[in-house]
Amino acid sequence: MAYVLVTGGAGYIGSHACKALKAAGYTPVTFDNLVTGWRDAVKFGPFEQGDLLDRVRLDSVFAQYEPIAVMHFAALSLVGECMLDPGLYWRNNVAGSLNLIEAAVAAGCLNFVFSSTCATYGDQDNVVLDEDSAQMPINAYGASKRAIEDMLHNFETAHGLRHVIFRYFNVAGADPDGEVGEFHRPETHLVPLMLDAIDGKRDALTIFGTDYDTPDGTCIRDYVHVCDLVEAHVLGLKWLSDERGSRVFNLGTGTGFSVREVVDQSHAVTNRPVPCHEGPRRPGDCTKLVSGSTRAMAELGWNPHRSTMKQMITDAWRWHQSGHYEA
Ligand SMILES: NC(=O)c1ccc[n+]([C@@H]2O[C@H](COP(=O)([O-])OP(=O)(O)OC[C@H]3O[C@@H](n4cnc5c(N)ncnc54)[C@H](O)[C@@H]3O)[C@@H](O)[C@H]2O)c1
Ligand SMILES: O=c1ccn([C@@H]2O[C@H](COP(=O)(O)OP(=O)(O)O[C@H]3O[C@H](CO)[C@@H](O)[C@H](O)[C@H]3O)[C@@H](O)[C@H]2O)c(=O)[nH]1
Repeated sequence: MAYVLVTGGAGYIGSHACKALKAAGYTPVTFDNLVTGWRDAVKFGPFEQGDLLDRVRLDSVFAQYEPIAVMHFAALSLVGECMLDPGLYWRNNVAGSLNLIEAAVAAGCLNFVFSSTCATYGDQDNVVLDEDSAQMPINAYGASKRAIEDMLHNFETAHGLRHVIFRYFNVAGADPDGEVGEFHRPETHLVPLMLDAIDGKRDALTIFGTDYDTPDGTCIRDYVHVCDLVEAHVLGLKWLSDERGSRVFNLGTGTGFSVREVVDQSHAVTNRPVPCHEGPRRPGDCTKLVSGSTRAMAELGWNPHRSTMKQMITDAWRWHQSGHYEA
């Protein structure tokens, strides 16, 4: 059996990745400490509860399954939290990843797929962001991800660790079958907060800033459907098994949506009013973050066909209305 060790497999993106891996013929082994993940989201393969900081536990899981690859989603990723407690992010994300990478190398598991973020590019408003853009993170979360990218390069040089790094833009949507979905506690992301406001589970959405230098004054982001995102990871595994070398890919569609456009589309999809009011800018938000790269499409053959705003909101709304979801 071809096992893939999926750290963070009980989380939002990792649980969707497990479903995609199973569909592609792999057996995903979730390694997760449930700090922000959910036991119920582990549905597609074995669950091994454990912490990245526990090297002994990692070694025993590598020995038990002998995975052919690692997909590393486990991380803390709240920008507000990392501003208050950067040490938490350096310890959990960077020290945790070092343990994982050393355990993988020790076990001879030399194929590694890593979740990075466009937050590593930092505050480069209105710049075309491709994989060669300078990485200038403005917070400990982005800095922790850049450090892990550097670590992967060093371990390739020393130990032959082949890796694919994916820098995600904004991830949204849910499994169209409703088996898994987005379930962050606390929730900070635009789409689920807006759907909560629409069905009365939370107060009105606050639009963070209406005086940006954009056509309607609100921030612009590049949204990618979680199912398209995890398909890229399956293609990344194939890329590594075909021995095409280590590579970095942006995962975004290249199309930007303003906050107001997302609100309008949500109204259209749900046919309900979106309770919202205008508030001040949120510290740390960039004006516009849109991928300027087609590398994943050209080289991996990635086709993000679900990543229309209408489809992402339709799938997220279905998940919101399912019995699984409680705000
Ligand atoms: N959601 C987004 O829009 C987005 C954008 C860019 C990058 N990312 C990255 O994608 C990855 C997954 O994000 P998500 O939205 O699914 O987050 P999530 O919080 O839903 O999932 C993260 C999972 O990692 C687990 N985890 C955290 N620290 C751990 C540790 N020390 N040991 C074991 N398990 C641990 C958590 O319990 C959780 O299940 C993260 O690395 C994140 O930085 C997400
Ligand atoms: O209540 C809200 C929440 C968000 N927004 C706006 O909506 C946009 C998207 O915000 P959010 O969903 O919080 O995502 P980002 O802050 O863009 O960050 C996400 O996308 C990054 C990559 O771009 C990842 O690194 C982060 O982990 C992930 O949270 C931004 O302009 C926010 O200002 C609001 O107006 N009101």
